[in-house]
Amino acid sequence: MAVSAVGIDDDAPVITVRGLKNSFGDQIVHDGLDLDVRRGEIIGVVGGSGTGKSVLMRSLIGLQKPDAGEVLVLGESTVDREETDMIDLSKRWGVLFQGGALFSTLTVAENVQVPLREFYRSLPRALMDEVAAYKVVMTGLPADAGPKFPAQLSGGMRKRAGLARALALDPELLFLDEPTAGLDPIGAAAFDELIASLQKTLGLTVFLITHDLDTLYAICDRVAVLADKKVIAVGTIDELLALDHPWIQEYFRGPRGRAATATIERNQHEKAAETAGAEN
Ligand SMILES: Nc1ncnc2c1ncn2[C@@H]1O[C@H](COP(=O)(O)OP(=O)(O)OP(=O)(O)O)[C@@H](O)[C@H]1O
Repeated sequence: MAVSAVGIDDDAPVITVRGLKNSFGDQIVHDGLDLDVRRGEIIGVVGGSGTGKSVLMRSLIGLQKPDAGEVLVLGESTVDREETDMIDLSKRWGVLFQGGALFSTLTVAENVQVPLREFYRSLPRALMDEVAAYKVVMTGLPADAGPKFPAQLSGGMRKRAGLARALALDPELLFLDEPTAGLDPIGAAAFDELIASLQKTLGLTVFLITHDLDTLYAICDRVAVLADKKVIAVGTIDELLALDHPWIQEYFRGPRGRAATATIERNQHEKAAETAGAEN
């Protein structure tokens, strides 16, 4: 077990879930769900529609009160906590909800400043503007996107603006719910690259819900599979492919899985050819 200079256990999972149970009336969504997320990884969360991926994310960040179970995020429980008691903890994560959910009456810069205004009300205006401008550029938006309204942006730019807002407080942990949904394949690949590069430069841990096989192959270190009200498997794609579960086999080896593998292999060949060309 590694202990850092400040006495924090570097190997301790950033997220630990044990025995999570969630239900809505008679519908049991999770029952005995366990999961560990490691520091610095991008973990992809997959599962059929309605298997409870978003409910899991909401449970982790304290927005969904579970019927039972333990959830530790960054070493602290997020179960049964009052919102006011979670302020310091929730500043340490950023969230991009499904659909992005920007405020349509606020400019991009004002949207990015929402968390700053919420948690650091007394911050001088000039500093807020500076932070927003920095986050806008950091997510690959043109500098002149700041004064624009969401309706004036493309879908891909709106996602980037949502990401800029999620990064406003320099979080350690990023929760992304289907970030590439609705983007064309080129826009989705560019967004994947952005997440991967931000993860590296900022040392983020990323919890990423997706249906996008290309995203899983391109940027996820491990994948957690939700089915039967639990995480039925977690591992690298190769490790998952070795399992005999019908949903996993169909998902990764079905037509879309094969197409994703073919795209990745094609990209790898193209990159290798480019590198060889540059060396000659
Ligand atoms: N607030 C709620 N009230 C009642 N039922 C809910 C609520 N939130 C989620 N559910 C139900 O819980 C189940 C899991 O929902 P969830 O949104 O987590 O699924 P998901 O795996 O993210 O699906 P998708 O891939 O389609 O986004 C669904 O059947 C959904 O209808």
